[in-house]
Formats: sequence, structure tokens, C-alpha cells
Amino acid sequence: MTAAPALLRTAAELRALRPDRGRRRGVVMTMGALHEGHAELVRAARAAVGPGGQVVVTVFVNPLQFGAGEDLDRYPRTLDADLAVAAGAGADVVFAPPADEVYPGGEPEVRVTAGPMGGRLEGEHRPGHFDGMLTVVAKLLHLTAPDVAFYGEKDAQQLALITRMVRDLNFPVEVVGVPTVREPDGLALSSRNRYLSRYERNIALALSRALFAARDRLTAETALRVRAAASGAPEGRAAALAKVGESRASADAHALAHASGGPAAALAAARPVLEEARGLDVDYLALVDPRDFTDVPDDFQGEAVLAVAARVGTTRLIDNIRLWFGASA
Ligand SMILES: Nc1ncnc2c1ncn2[C@@H]1O[C@H](COP(=O)(O)OP(=O)(O)OP(=O)(O)O)[C@@H](O)[C@H]1O
Ligand SMILES: CC(C)(CO)[C@@H](O)C(=O)[O-]
Ligand code: BAL
Repeated sequence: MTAAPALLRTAAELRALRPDRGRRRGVVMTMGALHEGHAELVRAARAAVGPGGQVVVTVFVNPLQFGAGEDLDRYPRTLDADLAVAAGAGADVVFAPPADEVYPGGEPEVRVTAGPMGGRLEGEHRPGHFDGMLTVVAKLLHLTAPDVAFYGEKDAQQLALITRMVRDLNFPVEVVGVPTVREPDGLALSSRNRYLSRYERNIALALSRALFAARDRLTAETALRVRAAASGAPEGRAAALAKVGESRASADAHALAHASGGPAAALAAARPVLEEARGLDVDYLALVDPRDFTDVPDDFQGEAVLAVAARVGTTRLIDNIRLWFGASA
């Protein structure tokens, strides 16, 4: 049986439970309502610090990162179930402080500013969100003093901003990103999925389907290019192949002549999936450079993030995947 993690409420309790010298502390920050995505972060933390290290899961619904009219009041609070998930994944400590432990002086006047990256995509649609998020992450890093901290790639812009803050402000911690955990049908796990009715969940599947459509388009175009490269240049070849009755090879060569295989093709594959999903209200679909979340140009080479945010009814969901552009990964 897995031992129940210690449930701590104060920074003093957390300080008293520091791991022995030479043992590492790994931290997973959450807003609770834990699911398998969170569990994966906890398992990654356990693997990184080893059996003798200490894994701390923080559970705190941070008012500072919610805008007016967002879901702060109805955000699910499920601490008993969270303790069970944390235990099952191998956490030693759950740190669930009350708001006045995190903000003893009330709303902080001095805050972390997210900078230009924090004004794009999520930041544009949730003004102030990233300042509030980084402020609490900075505080939780001070309170938990980890050697290593784990964040999900599901929140790709958040991960990029935390990485940037740690670098820009010299936090002595290693930041590790963990790949997105999905349901078998593709839906990214998210605490907010609990808001969805069955009908809405079906609509929400369009987010991951759009991302996968882009990935599949790039894969298909790469395969075409490899096939054509084995036998000469595409457009003239299409006509020549057609003449000798090689219709399939001719069609491939023709498709190749019109395939860009670049960012525009990825967006063109994803967009119709979102447009055709009735009941989905899209905030953005964007292909961005993971270093600063600016849109990539059409001659971009390297790894990009295809990110989407949309509302289904009153629920707002985000998702993203990484795509590679260029000769080889
Ligand atoms: N499906 C997932 N796969 C991997 N990591 C995830 C997943 N969902 C959330 N995380 C990560 O867990 C951490 C805590 O996230 P949070 O508590 O906000 O959960 P969430 O499911 O993203 O909630 P919400 O639905 O409110 O966005 C973050 O680092 C987040 O990126
Ligand atoms: C990092 C975080 C715990 C800060 O409140 C939150 O933004 C989240 O759960 O992703
Ligand atoms: N999962 C990111 C935190 C938020 O949406 O506020």
C-alpha cells in the first residue's frame, strides 16, 4: 500500500520537513482537482529525486491569476481525492496553504511582470493572468525551495514563461517540462474537463483533432517528398509518369509540387477542423516559436508549437503540440 503524503498547511511546517543533506526535493505545483496529467508530473519528480529524495505537491487555487468573470469561484476543490492521487503517484508531501499563508499581507503590491511573451496568446485573452501566475510560482519556489520543479507541456506558454523567469531572475532551480497526457481519444487531460457535459466533451475533441490534422499533414508531405526525392524533380515528373500510366506516382508527384510542408500547410490543415466544429468558439490557433511565442514565418526551420484555445459553452480549454519544420528532427 502507498503511504499517505503528509498534509502541510504552513511554510514553517514545510521548512521543518526539509529533506536531509544530499537528498533532493522535487516540486509539482497544481491548483488541485488532480488527474493523471498531474500524476505523471509527480512520477517524473519521483524518478528525478530518487527513492531517498522528497516530492512535494502544492495545491493552491491562486486568485491572482484569475480575471474578472473567470471561474475562480467554481474551480473544483477536491483535497481528499487529491491526497489519494498524490499518494498513488509517489508524493511525500502535499502543501495546501490557505490564501493568507501565501499572501499574508493581502494582495501583493509588488508582482512579477511576464514581459512581452506574457502579452501574447493566453496573455492577450487573459490580461494579467501570467503576472499573477508568475507571482505565485515565484512565491511557491521560495516557500518550497526545490532543487527541481515540474510543469506540464499542456500549458506550454506557462512553462516557457516560468523557464524564462527562472533564468532572468536567477532562481536556483531546474525547470523540467513533462509531455501532455491525453485521453485515448486525444483530449488533453485538464481539471476544467470536469465542467463538460458529454455533448460538450465531443465538441471539445476538435481541439486535439485539429492539432493532429496538422501533424498528419506534415507527416504525409514529408513522406511524399522522400518518395519523390528517390526519383527526380516533381512537376515535370508528374506529367511524364502520367504518360506511362503510373497514375499513383503521378498523383504523388503532383501533390508534392503543390505541397509547401511549411507552417502555412500546418495551419491550413488544422483550421477547418475547428471551423467545422459547431459549438466551438475559438480564441486563437497559432503556430509559434517556443522560445518567445511569436508567430513563426513561413520559412521557419526547427521546432514550433501549434497552440489552440477555445470555449465550449462556459468552459475554456487550451491544447498544443510540437511540430518540426525542416530537413530532420
Ligand atoms: N494533461 C496534462 N498533461 C501533463 N501535464 C498537465 C496536464 N494537465 C495539467 N498539467 C500540468 O499540471 C500542472 C498543474 O496544472 P493545473 O492544476 O492548472 O491543472 P490543469 O488540468 O491544467 O487545470 P486547468 O484545467 O485549470 O487548466 C501544470 O504544470 C500543468 O501544465
Ligand atoms: C503553476 C500554477 C500551479 C500556478 O498557480 C498554475 O498556473 C497551474 O496549475 O498550472
Ligand atoms: N492550468 C493553468 C492555470 C490556469 O488556467 O489558470
